[in-house]
Amino acid sequence: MTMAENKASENKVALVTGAGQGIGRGIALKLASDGFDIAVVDLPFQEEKAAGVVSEIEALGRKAIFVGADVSKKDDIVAAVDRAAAELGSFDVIVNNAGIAQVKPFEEITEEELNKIFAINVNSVVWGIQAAAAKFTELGKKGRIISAASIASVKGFPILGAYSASKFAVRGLTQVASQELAPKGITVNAYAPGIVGTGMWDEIDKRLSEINGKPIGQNLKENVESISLGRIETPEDVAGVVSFFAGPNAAYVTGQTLLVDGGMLYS
Ligand SMILES: NC(=O)C1=CN([C@@H]2O[C@H](COP(=O)(O)OP(=O)(O)OC[C@H]3O[C@@H](n4cnc5c(N)ncnc54)[C@H](O)[C@@H]3O)[C@@H](O)[C@H]2O)C=CC1
Ligand SMILES: CC(=O)C(C)=O
Repeated sequence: MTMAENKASENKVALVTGAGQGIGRGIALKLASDGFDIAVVDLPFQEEKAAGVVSEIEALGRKAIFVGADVSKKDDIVAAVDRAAAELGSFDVIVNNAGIAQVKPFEEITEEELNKIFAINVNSVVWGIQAAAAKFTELGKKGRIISAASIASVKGFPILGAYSASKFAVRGLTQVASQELAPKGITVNAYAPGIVGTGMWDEIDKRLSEINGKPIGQNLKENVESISLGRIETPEDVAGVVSFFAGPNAAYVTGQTLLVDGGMLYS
């Protein structure tokens, strides 16, 4: 094979955390349709769902593997990045998507809850950025780092206090890491969805009902009514923005958190 043929046959690899369901699944499928081979990362108990996502990616003609990992643990993320690069043959993009919500009046937030949400939503982003930057440097790549923020990274939402704080942190980490990694040609950005119809909002709606007594579905309905474009957001709406950040048209974009919320907040 000539050097030109070898270069043309180089594959691109993206690792997506929390890709067993919801927004992460949507991102994994979109990046696969963009031509990436995908490491589908999720908690071990999600293996069956993740295997379904792996099959969907393979049906798009790309390679995929499932990697069981807890993103709050640095060693798990480093091992996941190593496996993705070793088994899929490259490493170009990390999407730090996995996250949890907590619905709790401010005065009732416990130390244990605060530590848990920061470990999963914030520490994971630090570990993901560090692990990806190290792998890009090892491979001589100008990679892309993309993380999940939220409308709650721009405006604090009542009853989502710890969650809002964790997402403000993701926006801050994105700004700092983008400046430190820019000399290596690595870009760091974040996406900020609004109200996306996933398991996370089913849980938020249920918990809000318990707190304010509204019927199941009512809190979700009222939030969706505040969206200018008049419909709930889908994982595919979010995936389009991630595809942009991962693709050639975003080569000169870094340090940004892009609202993709159908018109809820305005920067
Ligand atoms: N659903 C929404 O309305 C919005 C979601 N987001 C953010 O988007 C991201 C994805 O959210 P959804 O898909 O809606 O949530 P989801 O709850 O449907 O899916 C989250 C996925 O992350 C995985 N996960 C959770 N903890 C993990 C851990 N410690 N290690 C590895 N994987 C873990 C879960 O197993 C699950 O597959 C989250 O960061 C969330 O905060 C942001 C704005 C709005
Ligand atoms: C889940 C989430 O980020 C919001 C603000 O609903």
